[in-house]
Amino acid sequence: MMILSRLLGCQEQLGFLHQSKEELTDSHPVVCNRNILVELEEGVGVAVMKMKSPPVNSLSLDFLTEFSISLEKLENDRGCRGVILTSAVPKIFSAGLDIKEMCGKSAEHYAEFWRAVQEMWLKLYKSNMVTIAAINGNCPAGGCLMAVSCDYRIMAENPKYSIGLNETQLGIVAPFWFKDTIANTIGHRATERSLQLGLLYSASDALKIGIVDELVPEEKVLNAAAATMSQWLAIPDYARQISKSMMRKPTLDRLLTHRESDIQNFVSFVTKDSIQKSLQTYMESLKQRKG
Ligand SMILES: CCC/C=C/C(=O)SCCNC(=O)CCNC(=O)[C@H](O)C(C)(C)COP(=O)([O-])OP(=O)([O-])OC[C@H]1O[C@@H](n2cnc3c(N)ncnc32)[C@H](O)[C@@H]1OP(=O)([O-])[O-]
Repeated sequence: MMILSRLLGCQEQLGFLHQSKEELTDSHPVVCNRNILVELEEGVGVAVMKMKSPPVNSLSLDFLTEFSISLEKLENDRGCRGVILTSAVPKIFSAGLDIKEMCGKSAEHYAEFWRAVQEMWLKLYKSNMVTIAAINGNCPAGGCLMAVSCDYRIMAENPKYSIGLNETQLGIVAPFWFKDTIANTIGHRATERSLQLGLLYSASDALKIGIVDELVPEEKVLNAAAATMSQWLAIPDYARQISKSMMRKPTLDRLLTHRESDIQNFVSFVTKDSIQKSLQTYMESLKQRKG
């Protein structure tokens, strides 16, 4: 897995950089941005996107914007047919939406942030490329949304890692398109229970319920993702893409039709005093748990 060792090396060398830098080599163009490393293995047509925004890869406005731009670049690159999404931060895939973006800011900021969350999901869910999540750490809330928006999920077999849409535990509500995405993955009944209780599933329970498709030892997650990718890429692109679109278009169209009202809903919800209080209390509880 040359692609993986090169990414690790690139991360060590360039982790301190605060500005985008492109390193072009003969066969493996590497783009090391502020929050995401992207390496495209041209001969194979597969890119690895590694989230690298410590401490927890939370989805800030900055992160989401970079994510959408990076994915769009790959989408428009005829040499790229598949993307493996994973994390460069130990023990964390992504902690979900950055709660700081939802606390103490203006209504305009919330609207801009929510549009960026929508954009990330639209780009990932409708991607024509094969998308595989290599889940090598904790994966709550928005992190879980990213994973279930991919075509296939491989999770590290580590009892300490969990995945799920835990929004209600924060006193907030996952919007209809989060609900649709997970329901398309695990079915209506499991989603109903999962969302109401804000359940976070251990890796083994996640496999049982179908949030993830496969568990492998932690050190094998990326190799397993690469192996699965080659199976999916053996299918002719056109037939696979039309099949994917047939399954996902109604879900995508629902948000596209209601995009502005969904933003308004989010803004009026998140600006409520009671919701601001819940989010602040939750942030404090995270800090206390740490101490
Ligand atoms: C309606 C909208 C739908 C919402 C969708 C969402 O995604 S809502 C999101 C729902 N997401 C969740 O409920 C997940 C909440 N997070 C967790 O459960 C844990 O952080 C963990 C299990 C991901 C990692 O555990 P660990 O022991 O390895 O790490 P740690 O816990 O020590 O944290 C390190 C630092 O990161 C900070 N920070 C953490 N998360 C967030 C965040 N999302 N944002 C911002 N900051 C966050 C944390 O405060 C701490 O900061 P400090 O004190 O250094 O300044």
